[in-house]
Amino acid sequence: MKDIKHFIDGEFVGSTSGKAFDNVNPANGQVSSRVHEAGREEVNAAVAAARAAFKGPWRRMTVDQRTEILHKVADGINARFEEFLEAECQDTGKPRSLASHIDIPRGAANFKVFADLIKNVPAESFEMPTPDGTGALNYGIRRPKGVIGVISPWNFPLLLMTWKVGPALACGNTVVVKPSEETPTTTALLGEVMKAAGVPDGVYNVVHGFGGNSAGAFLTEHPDVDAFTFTGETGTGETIMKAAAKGVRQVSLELGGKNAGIVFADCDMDKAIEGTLRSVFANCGQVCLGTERVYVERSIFDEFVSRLKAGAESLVIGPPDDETSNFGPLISLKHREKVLSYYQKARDEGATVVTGGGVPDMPAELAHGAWVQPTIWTGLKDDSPVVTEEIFGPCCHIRPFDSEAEAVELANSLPYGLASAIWTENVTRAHRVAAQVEAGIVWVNSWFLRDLRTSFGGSKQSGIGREGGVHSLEFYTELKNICIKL
Ligand SMILES: NC(=O)c1ccc[n+]([C@@H]2O[C@H](COP(=O)([O-])OP(=O)(O)OC[C@H]3O[C@@H](n4cnc5c(N)ncnc54)[C@H](O)[C@@H]3O)[C@@H](O)[C@H]2O)c1
Ligand SMILES: O=C/C=C/C=C(\O)C(=O)O
Repeated sequence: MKDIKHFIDGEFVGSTSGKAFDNVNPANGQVSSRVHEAGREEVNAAVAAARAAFKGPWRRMTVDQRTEILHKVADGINARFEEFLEAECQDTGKPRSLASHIDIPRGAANFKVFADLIKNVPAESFEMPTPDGTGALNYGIRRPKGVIGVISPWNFPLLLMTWKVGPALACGNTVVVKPSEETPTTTALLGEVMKAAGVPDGVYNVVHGFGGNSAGAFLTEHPDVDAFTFTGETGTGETIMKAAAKGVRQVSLELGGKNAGIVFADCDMDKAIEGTLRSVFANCGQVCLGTERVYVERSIFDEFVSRLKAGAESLVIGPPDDETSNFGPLISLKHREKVLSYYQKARDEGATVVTGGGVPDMPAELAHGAWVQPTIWTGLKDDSPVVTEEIFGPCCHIRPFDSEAEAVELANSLPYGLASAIWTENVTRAHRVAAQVEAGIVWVNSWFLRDLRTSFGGSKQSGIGREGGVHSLEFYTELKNICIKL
């Protein structure tokens, strides 16, 4: 069986403790590899390698030299596209059609975009008068922050990890990555690509393991990491923020959500149905930007519910190698327990189960997979946990509204604020509502349409800070002002 090791200082190394855990394919429940679990020893070695590499040639390269290497990393991912695709599908069970359109291409794009961006960032400068009349000139320069701890989740493993590693390296930092224990493989594969592309040893390091009392905690507790960038649950974000407080290290947190879709009667119904179907069910609902609350103007409520039900029931449930499948399993049986507990809660609270609500019948070879039915409810109260808590599964609750003000109030009623999708053909309304919705990202008549130059992140308990475009470059650099008296 394949062994997945840490990648430290340019070499794949095992854990000295001999501790390892199973990597399970959630489509069929089979163990696909054994993953070494890092102890403090491996985390210390990875941070030391990253620190040494930070003092080495990487940050002193010209921007052209560094970005040329990052382009080679992107090309290296594309050259081994099929291997990355296979690994991502095996770790997550997601359909190949999804991973080949989103996960792997974005893994490569995250290096190209930030390599190009770094070449075009202007510096600020201010001239100022002085009492003696000679004046002074202020100008800003940016320097890499140092060793960045990158902690990433399992839902888009390569995409979300490179979304941080790409800009961090473009800015001249070095990184220690702790990928999710559920999805270690593409992070490890990337080590091979980095090496082949000429990234100096120690610039990109990977330690595998769990969160609490394991590699994740050891990394965030390590005093020689300068900043942390994290994507994952809000509760984990709080824990990481506490660890980062020791030594006053900066954090960028991309956290959970309970995103609202708002569908007005003046929408293009075909577009609203197609977009909402994707936003609820893509990646088996395991998308931080996904919609779990849908608010629909009352006059079109019944039509919308019946069309979304028809769409959900037409999804093709199946494993990655089934080319017709567009709906895979959840990440694990443990996560399925959580999702099914909300399915039960919805029934207990008297929801109308429009469709789904359970586990689909699967053929014997997939019976141990983490399959769950696409599910739609109506009729729950606004304060039901099913409506207020992030489930992170393929499900939504649909509720009617009577006025624009009511829709905005409902959308803003929770402590989360990541993303929202608004469906209307009235351009004035679109601007008005988009400006009022409390979320870091608002889509109008679309969903998950991404321009990587734009800001990305959540408000309220959905995160701290923004990444994307120059915002990533701001996080991964220190801005220094130099004042020269003339
Ligand atoms: N806002 C965004 O951009 C965004 C994007 C994707 C996913 N998410 C969120 O991520 C969650 C799903 O991902 P998940 O279940 O992997 O999240 P998670 O918080 O359970 O785990 C994320 C990572 O943190 C690590 N971790 C866990 N406990 C830790 C600790 N105490 N110290 C250090 N590291 C620790 C995990 O091992 C994993 O690598 C959802 O809440 C989703 O909304 C947010
Ligand atoms: O599940 C969350 C998906 C996040 C997507 C991004 O971070 C991105 O597109 O850059």
